[in-house]
Amino acid sequence: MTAVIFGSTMGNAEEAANKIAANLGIDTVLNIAETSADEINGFDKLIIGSSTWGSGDLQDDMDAFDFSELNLSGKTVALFGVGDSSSYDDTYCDALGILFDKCSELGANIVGATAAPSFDFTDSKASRDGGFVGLALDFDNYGDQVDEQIANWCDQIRANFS
Ligand SMILES: Cc1cc2nc3c(=O)[nH]c(=O)nc-3n(C[C@H](O)[C@H](O)[C@H](O)COP(=O)(O)O)c2cc1C
Repeated sequence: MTAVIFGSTMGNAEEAANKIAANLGIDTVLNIAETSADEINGFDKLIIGSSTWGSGDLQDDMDAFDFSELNLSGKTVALFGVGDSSSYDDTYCDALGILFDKCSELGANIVGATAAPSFDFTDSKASRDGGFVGLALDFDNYGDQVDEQIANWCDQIRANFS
């Protein structure tokens, strides 16, 4: 059983979560603000996403969640992030990198790495070894690319979540 879990303040990461779930045929989409660790631990595969707020921080609800209560050992996890590569070019989608570090520490098998987005940004915690640790979206400046990015990423990870 797979769930898509999101942290979202203005609705963009929530929209992405719903589109990813629809594309992959996943029935369960959970707002981290209303979800317990026990509930999440009932799923064996997870897709987790967060927007970035403050100066390179996790979205507030995702930030408040106690990841140490999650059992992610050996579980397949894919990650997505939402940010603004123009106004926050040196912390673009940092939340995606923070999620990666938290899930890695808990032993997750993280899939869904991507090439770095073509957006004009300076730095990101999600950037590793020339690529990105998951799907990075920018509704604010490149909203017209979101649907295609999601479709391509879902094609990439589909076999991991079937
Ligand atoms: C006060 C504020 C701080 C932000 N900080 C960052 C940031 O550090 N890095 C980034 O990529 N985006 C940043 N953003 C942009 C949001 O992540 C972006 O607007 C996103 O689409 C919001 O998604 P949500 O509606 O799911 O919360 C910030 C936006 C605001 C208003």
